[in-house]
Amino acid sequence: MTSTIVVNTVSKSFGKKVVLNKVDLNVEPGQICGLIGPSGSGKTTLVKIIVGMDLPSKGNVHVLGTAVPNLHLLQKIGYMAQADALYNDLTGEENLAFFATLYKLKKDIKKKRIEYAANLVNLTSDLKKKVRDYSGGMKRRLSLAIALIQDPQVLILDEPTVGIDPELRQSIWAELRFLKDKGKTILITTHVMDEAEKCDRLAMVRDGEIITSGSPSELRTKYGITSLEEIFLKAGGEKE
Ligand SMILES: Nc1ncnc2c1ncn2[C@@H]1O[C@H](COP(=O)(O)OP(=O)(O)OP(=O)(O)O)[C@@H](O)[C@H]1O
Repeated sequence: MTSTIVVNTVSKSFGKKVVLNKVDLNVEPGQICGLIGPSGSGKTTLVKIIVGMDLPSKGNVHVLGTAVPNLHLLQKIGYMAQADALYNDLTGEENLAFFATLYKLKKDIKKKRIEYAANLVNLTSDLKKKVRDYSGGMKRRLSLAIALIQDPQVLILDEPTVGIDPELRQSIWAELRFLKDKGKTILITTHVMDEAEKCDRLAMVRDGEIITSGSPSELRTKYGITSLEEIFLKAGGEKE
């Protein structure tokens, strides 16, 4: 089986600062993989390199068997960045339509995908409002809807549920599991341990390195601890 995402000994430095150090990561088709780690550990940098928005200093990345960066791949990857990249002067619906057009969706499919994505993030009744009048959480939700608009095979979501209330967070996770069951591959970054619990596989990141990885239950067996937070601390301690 070919992995959907293959990160091969990727290192990244900004000037003298080493932000990623020889990172290897494979994400299999139909898997939800969580990148978990504290602020500044390198998660966003890794995700940007996987999407092709940034280049590694060393190493390489393949997504769906294609070397990154590649323009055609972008059609197959839904990416939700940490900072919202939205058009404030357009309505939510116009933002969704803009991205649907970029992905060259046909008119009838475009309409259906806008309805689906807006409904998923509970923005249907706010679609006619200008984004400048959206709250922070609404902007996050719209960004998530945009990441899903072209029905991509791979979803890469950088802290998608920050600022989203618990109820909607639950329904977003239910949908991510549904998408996974349909064979989509999902890479998600999070600080939140109860979200880590919902991933099939976790890669714990600290100081630019993956300190341990495995399914939540594999990690529990390996470290003999129930709490993922404590496993993180123990794995980090063993590294030193
Ligand atoms: N363009 C850049 N130039 C210089 N340093 C950078 C740049 N981008 C990121 N860094 C540094 O790289 C380190 C890792 O940042 P990154 O955003 O990848 O962490 P993160 O784990 O995603 O954190 P958070 O959870 O807060 O988003 C940080 O120390 C950050 O300051």
